[in-house]
Amino acid sequence: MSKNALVSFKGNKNIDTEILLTGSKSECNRALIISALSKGLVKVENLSNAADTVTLDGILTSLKEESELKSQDSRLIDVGPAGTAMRFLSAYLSAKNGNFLLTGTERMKQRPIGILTEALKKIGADISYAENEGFPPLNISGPLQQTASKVKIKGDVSSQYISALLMIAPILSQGLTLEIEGELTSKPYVDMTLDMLKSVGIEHSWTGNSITIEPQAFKAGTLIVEPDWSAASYWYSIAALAEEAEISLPALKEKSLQGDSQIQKIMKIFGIATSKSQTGISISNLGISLDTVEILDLKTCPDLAQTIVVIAAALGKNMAFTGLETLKIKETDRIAALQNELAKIGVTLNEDNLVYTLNCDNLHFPDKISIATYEDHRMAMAFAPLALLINEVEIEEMQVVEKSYPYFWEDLKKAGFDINIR
Ligand SMILES: O=C(O)C1=C[C@@H](OP(=O)(O)O)[C@@H](O)[C@H](O)C1
Ligand SMILES: C=C(OP(=O)(O)O)C(=O)O
Repeated sequence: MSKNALVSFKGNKNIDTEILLTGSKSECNRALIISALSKGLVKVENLSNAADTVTLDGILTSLKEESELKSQDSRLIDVGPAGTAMRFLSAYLSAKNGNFLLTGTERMKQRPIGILTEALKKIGADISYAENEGFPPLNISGPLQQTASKVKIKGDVSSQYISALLMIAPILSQGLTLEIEGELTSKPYVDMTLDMLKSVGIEHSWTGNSITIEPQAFKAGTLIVEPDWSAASYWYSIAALAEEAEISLPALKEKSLQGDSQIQKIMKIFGIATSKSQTGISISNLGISLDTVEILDLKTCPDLAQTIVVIAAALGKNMAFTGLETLKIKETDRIAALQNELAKIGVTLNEDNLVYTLNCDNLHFPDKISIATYEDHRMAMAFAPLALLINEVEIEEMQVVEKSYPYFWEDLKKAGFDINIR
């Protein structure tokens, strides 16, 4: 049975807290695949408790155990709502010995994967669609016999397809060259993949739009996962909507593999300063804007979009955003979800020629509000901080946060929010 969280904040809106964030699910899910490809030579430390990571870890562990049993039957693998697990496993299982049916939630079956599947087929994978052309579930029979080492791939739909291919590249007999067509979306995630591979001995070259990885052996080592900057973004939001805020986020690094660390710069627009502390970073609300931007491009950090759009709306800033094209194919159509829920505080988000503009002229805060979350963790976490401005914010299906930040509600309580469960 799903439950709703009734979120409120009594008394002065002053936040003074320290929050230890869980590990980045993006780093974890790469580390797990790399460790499996290295056959255990590469170890992983500080694994996240994000459901997407727990799921992938469980799948890889059971595959390791089963390979010892040498099962020939098709093995059903269910990634649930985890996009990275679906994309990374499509490539990983293609290279592995065995027959697999790779599936996920109903929403996962609507998230496109054809670009990755076709690239895998081109290099020799035996992979087909079990239901609808271009979408999960997938039938995969490995190991692939490599037929090509160069493949063209569209870069503007999801960077996860590219990361998935780059991670298996070193174990392919001929290596791999990816020629990226169109503008590369979510580029920092490709950089993260290449940086993590490099730290365990895998070299690459990236010239123009071509990335090449030759066949190479993994070096023994340990990948230590950093706390999650996407999760940190909700604390920036809380700081921005509070009257006063001093929030300490230990172990977080200013310079990070995670592109979402750019929240540090973006939040200057809303008066939030970031400083390095002895243990990590510290954020505070200075009450005055430190930067002005009228159009913000979020192509390199799509997971920050909901957080930033909701903050701007709540602060009544008629800002515009670009780079939001991929939001429609994530956990839900995040544009439609934002439009529906922002309407509840009188704000519209309108698109014209791929520019999305907020109109906050009718912004108002009702006494109570109920936010639908559309099976999307980021809808819950982006809207919950509105409890600093609205007497009671009901977040429907509160368990959605598990996907990336399972202790979100406990952390809100620690910071002084009241959370009642209905
Ligand atoms: O590679 C990754 O870990 C991710 C890449 C991004 O997806 P797209 O490349 O599809 O934008 C991001 O939205 C997702 O949450 C995690
Ligand atoms: C888009 C996301 O995840 P994924 O694509 O891995 O499901 C996300 O965490 O916001």
